[in-house]
Amino acid sequence: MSLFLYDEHSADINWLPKDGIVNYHGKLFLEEEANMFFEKLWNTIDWRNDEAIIFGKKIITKRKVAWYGDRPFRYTYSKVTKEALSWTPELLVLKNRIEIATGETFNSCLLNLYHSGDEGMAWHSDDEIDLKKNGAIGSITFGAERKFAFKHKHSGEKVEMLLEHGSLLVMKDTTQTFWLHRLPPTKRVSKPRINLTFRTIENQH
Ligand SMILES: O=C(O)CCC(=O)C(=O)O
Ligand SMILES: [Fe+2]
Repeated sequence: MSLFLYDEHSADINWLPKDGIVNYHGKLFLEEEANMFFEKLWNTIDWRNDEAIIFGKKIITKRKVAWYGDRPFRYTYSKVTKEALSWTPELLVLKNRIEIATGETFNSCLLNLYHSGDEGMAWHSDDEIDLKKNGAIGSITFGAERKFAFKHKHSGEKVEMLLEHGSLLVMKDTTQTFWLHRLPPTKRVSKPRINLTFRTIENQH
């Protein structure tokens, strides 16, 4: 009799046809555990309205954000600079879990709270100057399952996938150099979703 450990192998599949690596580990957390994390993060994270400067005008998005890390790293996001708060116990547990699952290390985390499918995130790359070049980004989803998409910057090739409750997605290698990604808004989802992207900031004290 052969024993198939399908999940372990599926994490090795590269979802991009070229110029980067995206691995989907599927559900890393059991349903109950994922529900607990959603609840805890909803209640304990210092959620703030995201301020962005778009066409020179300051706007406030409905989506909420938070920024945590090993040190008060500054992070410029949509032209607004924030200082990282220190880890909460749950964030440290999550960081540890994905460091084991990926073999990578992370020193910071950007969190996004989408109240419903009305809220999403437009095409972008996570290629800010202070992020480690070609470093891995570990993305955990809790709550509503949403579609996630990649688009190649030159060829326009597209890749779409579903991010499940309690799942882990890893973007690494040259993904941010050659690909954009987005969380499309959708009328089909009314439930909230929390996303955590664990990152590595370099060259800051
Ligand atoms: O919510 C997501 O799945 C993606 C968030 C994202 O791309 C980001 O925070 O840079
Ligand atoms: Fe991103």
